[in-house]
Amino acid sequence: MQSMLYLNGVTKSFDGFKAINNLSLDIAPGELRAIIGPNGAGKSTMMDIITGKTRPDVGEVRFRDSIDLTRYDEAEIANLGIGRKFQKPTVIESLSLWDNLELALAGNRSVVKALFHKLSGEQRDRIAEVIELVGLAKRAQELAGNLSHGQKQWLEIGMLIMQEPELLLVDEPAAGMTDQETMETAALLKEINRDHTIVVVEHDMDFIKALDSKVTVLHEGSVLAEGRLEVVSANPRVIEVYLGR
Ligand SMILES: Nc1ncnc2c1ncn2[C@@H]1O[C@H](COP(=O)(O)OP(=O)(O)OP(=O)(O)O)[C@@H](O)[C@H]1O
Repeated sequence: MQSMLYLNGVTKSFDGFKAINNLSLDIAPGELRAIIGPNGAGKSTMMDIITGKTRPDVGEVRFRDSIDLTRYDEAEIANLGIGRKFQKPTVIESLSLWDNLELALAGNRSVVKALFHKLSGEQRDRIAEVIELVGLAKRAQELAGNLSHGQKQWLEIGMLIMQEPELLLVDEPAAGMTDQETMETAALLKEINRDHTIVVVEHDMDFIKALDSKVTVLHEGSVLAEGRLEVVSANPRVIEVYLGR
């Protein structure tokens, strides 16, 4: 496999306004890629196109080289192995952390059925492993409602990992987090990156720095610059877009 995710010449207009404008992007298998860009750069629209929520007007969107994502709907794309974490956590607060992960394992089965279904040893080990990974093992039996905002985000990332997606799309994970939580989230994503390709959109530059990965700067729906953060942040065009108006 050459590319985990490949976008080529993608354009999407809303009422004549090009939110995405001839966008090309190539994410290698195993990569951790950070996407930054000012408000309105097209980051959310790009994620929506990858996950099938929005259809591009033109352009190629490919997963694992050969899968044309524009032919599938949102649910099918999730089943193909692309998981998306939205900004707002959707954990069930009245259930324990463990039960939230158990539900995520069950996928679309009903809550009642899923929670009364007897887990295999393997499934139990998997939940234990994921809850450890997201740093919440000690709180497994507590209600998710007791978690801080940051901890809920980590649980949610864990719930996504339960589905074993090959490609993980993460939308502004550090929003609303404390500085400490932000750094821990960067460390968590780096850990998860050992087994998963990750594309993360974020505004927080301390977070991006901590990720220590290749950065793509979006502006007006296309790629303005790409490379190491030290390099793109010294690029005069990037500086102008962030500071020059
Ligand atoms: N459904 C829509 N209808 C009309 N315009 C839209 C729609 N979705 C996005 N846009 C416009 O497209 C542009 C790109 O928006 P998008 O939300 O993708 O940017 P963004 O980079 O995610 O911004 P932010 O950092 O503020 O989340 C914006 O000007 C936005 O107003």
